[in-house]
Amino acid sequence: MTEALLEVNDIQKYYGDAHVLRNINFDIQPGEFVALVGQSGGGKSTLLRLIAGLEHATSGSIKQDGTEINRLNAHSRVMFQDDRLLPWLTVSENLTFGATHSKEQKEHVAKLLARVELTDFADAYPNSLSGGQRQRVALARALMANPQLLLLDEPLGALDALTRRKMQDLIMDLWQERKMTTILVTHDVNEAVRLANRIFVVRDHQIAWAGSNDLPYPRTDQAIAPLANTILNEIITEG
Ligand SMILES: Nc1ncnc2c1ncn2[C@@H]1O[C@H](COP(=O)(O)OP(=O)(O)OP(=O)(O)O)[C@@H](O)[C@H]1O
Repeated sequence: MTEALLEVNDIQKYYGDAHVLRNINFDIQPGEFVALVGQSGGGKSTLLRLIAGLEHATSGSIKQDGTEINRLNAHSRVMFQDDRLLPWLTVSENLTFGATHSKEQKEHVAKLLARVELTDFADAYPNSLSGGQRQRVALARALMANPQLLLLDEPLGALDALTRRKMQDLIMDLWQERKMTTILVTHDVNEAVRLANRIFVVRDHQIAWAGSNDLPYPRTDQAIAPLANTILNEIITEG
């Protein structure tokens, strides 16, 4: 049994009187791809923000590689639904937040942009790109530091169906190449089942259901349907 990369112990989170995360406990092993699904407002994004160190739990602990996360988690990167690119920087400058490039860094940027098929847009500004292209820049930026943990907060939510599908394939290919531990928050149960090897349903602010997903990759619509159906039923189950 390998050491867990992430250990989430007895997390409680309140906003004022609202108890938005209750008794959250789980471990994630290195290289896993975990998806969090559930109804809107259940607390999924809050949990991701706690893991990223962007907020603090009311009680409980989150450890990565044995170290408690009590400030911005430097070993993780987050990608959000909105790309959060800086409009005054070019695509390649966005990958380094405008910092001066060393030769190695320039090569690293070029390699990543090639990997997300944006070499021709390296010197373009974000406002000249499509939504899908912008999200590919955001993904490349998230991968720049080779994070141990990639946190994806509904990153494909604003994309059309075809672009979304292509992005899912890209994320899957990158995960298989790089083996970075990944946590995806998504409303799309099919997306969760297509990508993840473990799935948590967050309901009533708790993890109401957890299951592993050993379907072989790549996963067809037909192959994912039974598990997606089970999970959908878990999401809509009352209390
Ligand atoms: N900064 C905040 N201050 C107060 N309440 C908040 C804050 N952030 C989130 N909440 C509340 O906490 C609850 C959980 O929100 P969260 O965004 O984590 O849910 P979610 O499951 O990710 O929902 P969605 O799927 O719609 O993104 C919601 O009721 C939300 O209104």
